Amino acid sequence: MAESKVGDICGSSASTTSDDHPEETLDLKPEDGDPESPEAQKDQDLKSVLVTSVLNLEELGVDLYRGTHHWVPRSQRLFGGQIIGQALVAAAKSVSDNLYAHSLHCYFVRAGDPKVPVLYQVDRIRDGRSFTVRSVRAIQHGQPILICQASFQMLQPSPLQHQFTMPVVPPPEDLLTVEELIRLYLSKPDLAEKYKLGLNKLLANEVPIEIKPVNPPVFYKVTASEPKNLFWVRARGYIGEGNMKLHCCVAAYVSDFALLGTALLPYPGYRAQFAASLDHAMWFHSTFRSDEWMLYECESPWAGGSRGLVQGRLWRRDGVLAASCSQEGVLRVKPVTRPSKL
Ligand SMILES: CC(=O)SCCNC(=O)CCNC(=O)[C@H](O)C(C)(C)COP(=O)(O)OP(=O)(O)OC[C@H]1O[C@@H](n2cnc3c(N)ncnc32)[C@H](O)[C@@H]1OP(=O)(O)O
Repeated sequence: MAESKVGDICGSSASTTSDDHPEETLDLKPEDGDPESPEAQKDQDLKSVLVTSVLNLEELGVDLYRGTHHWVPRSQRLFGGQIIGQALVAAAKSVSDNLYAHSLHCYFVRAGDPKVPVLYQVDRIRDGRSFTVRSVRAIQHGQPILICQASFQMLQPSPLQHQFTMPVVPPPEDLLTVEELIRLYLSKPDLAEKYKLGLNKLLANEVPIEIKPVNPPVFYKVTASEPKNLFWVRARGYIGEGNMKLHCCVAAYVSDFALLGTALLPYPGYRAQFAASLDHAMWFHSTFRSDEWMLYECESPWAGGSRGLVQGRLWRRDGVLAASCSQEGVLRVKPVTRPSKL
């Protein structure tokens, strides 16, 4: 879980263009043609940092890769979404082009250390007729920090097809990004210095995701709300058509952002003293573009025993359910002490 306050700001509250059979390459290099041409350079400049850096693993040997870090939460633990996204990239590298990621299940077993890279060791568990399964260990200091199983399937259409209905919310064009909301808050003439400091720290975050909360909170007015949360999300920069495995990796990165914080919404009288994702499961239902706005619907059906369960659904703008996820996290809280009025 990302512990940044962005989660608090978001807290309160496909592919429409990709065809149904995107070519299945995981080519993370610039498009073909002259890499020095102005178009290729422009494309490279626009390319999302998620593609050029975060999800661009270095191959060290057969089924062994190394990933670098981009954005690290204030907790100085590696962002879980980055480790999941990189693990899925590593798993996908040994899977043929006609197979699509349809699910992954992960445990976060140790905190990630932002001072050293992460190694990804892939185990080719099975290559079946329709399904292929990979197991990935993300390793630092010789110990696993994440264990992940991912499954890929060839396209197999079926007459059995249903989904929930996408929530009705304002379109992203009618909403403000987190950065715009922060600037709005900072423009308040009577804003206390301590809030200015925190908000400017947030603005300095180089989170490679754009977020538009559907129900942004009244600034620092902490009121209890249902453990439900809606926001529009998309990767910053351009990723382009096809590359469906890559879009799944970006969606895996996005899906862990501000998710666990949903479980804290009914308890404004408490703040997280220690919060971290324990596991993360994800299912991919349809093609989508992670560099286009998608609605992220989050809810927490249960919390207890210093843990919280949260679930998320990523919707394409045309109402198609693109992906679902579930996560349990540790939530150790302490009461929020407010200055006495006396
Ligand atoms: C930033 C993100 O995106 S989080 C996503 C990634 N997820 C993670 O990083 C979690 C990785 N997993 C882990 O770190 C481990 O498996 C844990 C922490 C979940 C469990 O490991 P355990 O050895 O059982 O830890 P334990 O529960 O005893 O204590 C762990 C932490 O909780 C803290 N803690 C323990 N009890 C309490 C308490 N009552 N109140 C507050 N903090 C507490 C400890 O100080 C310790 O913090 P530290 O690791 O920063 O020193």
